[in-house]
Amino acid sequence: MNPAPLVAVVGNPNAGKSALFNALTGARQKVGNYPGVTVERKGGRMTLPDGRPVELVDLPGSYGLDPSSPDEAVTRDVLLGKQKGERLPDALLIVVDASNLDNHLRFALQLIALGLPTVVALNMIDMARRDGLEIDAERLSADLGVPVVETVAVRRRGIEQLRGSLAELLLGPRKIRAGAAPSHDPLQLQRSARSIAAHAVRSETPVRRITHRLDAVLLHPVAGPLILAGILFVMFQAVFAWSETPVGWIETLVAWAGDRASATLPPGILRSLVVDGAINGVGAVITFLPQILILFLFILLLEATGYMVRAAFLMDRLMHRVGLSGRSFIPLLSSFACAVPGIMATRTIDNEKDRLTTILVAPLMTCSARLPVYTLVIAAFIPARKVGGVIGLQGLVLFGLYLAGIVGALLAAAVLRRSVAKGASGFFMMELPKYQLPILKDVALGLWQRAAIFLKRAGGIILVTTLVLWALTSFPQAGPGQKQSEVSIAGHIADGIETVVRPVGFNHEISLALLPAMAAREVAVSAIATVYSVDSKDEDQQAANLEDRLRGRWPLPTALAFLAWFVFAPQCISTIAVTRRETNGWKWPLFMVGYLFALAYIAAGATYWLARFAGL
Ligand SMILES: Nc1nc2c(ncn2[C@@H]2O[C@H](COP(=O)(O)OP(=O)(O)OP(=O)(O)O)[C@@H](O)[C@H]2O)c(=O)[nH]1
Ligand SMILES: [Mg+2]
Repeated sequence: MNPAPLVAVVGNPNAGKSALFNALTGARQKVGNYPGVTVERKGGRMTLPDGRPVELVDLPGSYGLDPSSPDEAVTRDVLLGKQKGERLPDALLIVVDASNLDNHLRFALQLIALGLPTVVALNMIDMARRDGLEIDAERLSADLGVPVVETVAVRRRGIEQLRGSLAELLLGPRKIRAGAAPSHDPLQLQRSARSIAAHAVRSETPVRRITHRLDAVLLHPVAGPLILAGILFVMFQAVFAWSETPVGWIETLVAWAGDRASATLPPGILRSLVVDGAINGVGAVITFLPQILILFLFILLLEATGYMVRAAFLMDRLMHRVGLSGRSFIPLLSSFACAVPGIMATRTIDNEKDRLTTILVAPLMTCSARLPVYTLVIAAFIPARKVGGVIGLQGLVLFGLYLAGIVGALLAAAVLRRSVAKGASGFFMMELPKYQLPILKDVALGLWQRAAIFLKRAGGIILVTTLVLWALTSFPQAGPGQKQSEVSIAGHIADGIETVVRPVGFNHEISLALLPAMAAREVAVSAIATVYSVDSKDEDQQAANLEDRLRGRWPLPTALAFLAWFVFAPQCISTIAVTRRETNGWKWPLFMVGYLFALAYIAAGATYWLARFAGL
């Protein structure tokens, strides 16, 4: 005797599969385990209206056929007939949530394309009605090419119709339709799902309507990426344009604090410690608070409005070329502010290899701590001319540095994905939330938290390294005719570093700055400032600003090599620490530090020697 036909109940998480399974099978259930995995198998029996027995299996909820968890892998393997301990189903019962139709139809379309006899349960129709959503089940059925039955699983409504539908499906010999495989591209799939859902909806609430209208534009194949590029352009412009005034205030405040301390403290070591070490060192760094907050303001707003998930969707195809998915986009975008929250945000990537690769390339995104270094060197060495009469050369160089970071990250991801982090990449299957006006209180709270983290960093790690550096460069004191930066302890340490970095064009002062800059990149600026100020005894020269000083002492190839170094060098203890925490060990942070330093060395060397040969 043939075994009873097997029907798989399948759909997105929370569609109501189990509720429907219970309604269909009643008490006749058996719970077991799939062999070899810790995934539960829930099977049950039901009887068709004509008396034939049918076996039902309740599969784990899934967003698509590209699994991102062991549960989802079981679902896919059962559907492809590859799961140990399960035969290929004879028919599918796809459960979709009527009030979340467009999201759930994405998976449904993939499932229908498998070509098995299929019926769709349009579940939670009660919730949809409550939300003012009227769906035309017949139209939906015509578009999908399979029967659609309205159900309310928890009230057992539609159960009889469903049994009737299943009986029809399972009549006669099993016929497998050769279904056209739906596009593997999530954006394409999303569009088909959207248009089928929109066609099936008779009426909907204004919020849904607005969301659909906006998505028609924002997810449009041409307009979508252009709008995204425009938003990113405005964001980076704003980081510089809007920060000028508040940066001025902070500088005034720091100068005032320095003056007050100088006036109160007697001249000597203590005054030098407080003014040169603490106030100027930390002050140089907190001037960048406004830029960081502006960047975070944009990111928080994009997240709160629901746009960020769409941006990730749009980026998915591009990210796939380098072996990542759209999910990596949000962590990488946050890394423009700081790699630490960026790396923490990779927790939403459930594909392990995708996540690891994203963590390893996140430090290549130009974080805000690089800005002090970049702007200092650019202001000192790149003339403030216009290119083509409109675009500033300095801004262009800065843009080039950002671009170098992005291109470096994409190339590194492509290489890592083919070597140490080999494996299939996950597809982007996240539900698209509806658009919302951001709740200003939440945004303000988010900004406040970022500011607190940053200020804590400035008050902790940066204050400590600045003070240690001040001590190391101030002692022992130079005698007459000696240079402080050479006789001091720091000077001797720098000698060692210099032998390594001399071939890429770095001088003694840069070597000295590199070590404390391991704590945080922006420390490089205060370190160079400290080195030059402890060297100059002459008050006038001390008053000259850092840019003028660099211009006199560094050849242009050295300055350019220094910029190239900072595009790649992993000079940030916090990033290394958070990588250790997120990857549970030292293996990956050490790997990251190694490959990034190697890249930095090569980039600096290539830049230096090319510039020399070009006669700059
Ligand atoms: N109002 C209403 N609630 C429902 C309906 N069907 C299911 N629910 C509820 O929706 C929730 C999710 O239902 P489940 O049956 O657990 O969903 P599932 O698809 O099995 O979810 P996973 O196993 O997590 O993938 C439960 O709280 C159900 O009580 C329905 O037709 N109407
Ligand atoms: Mg369930």
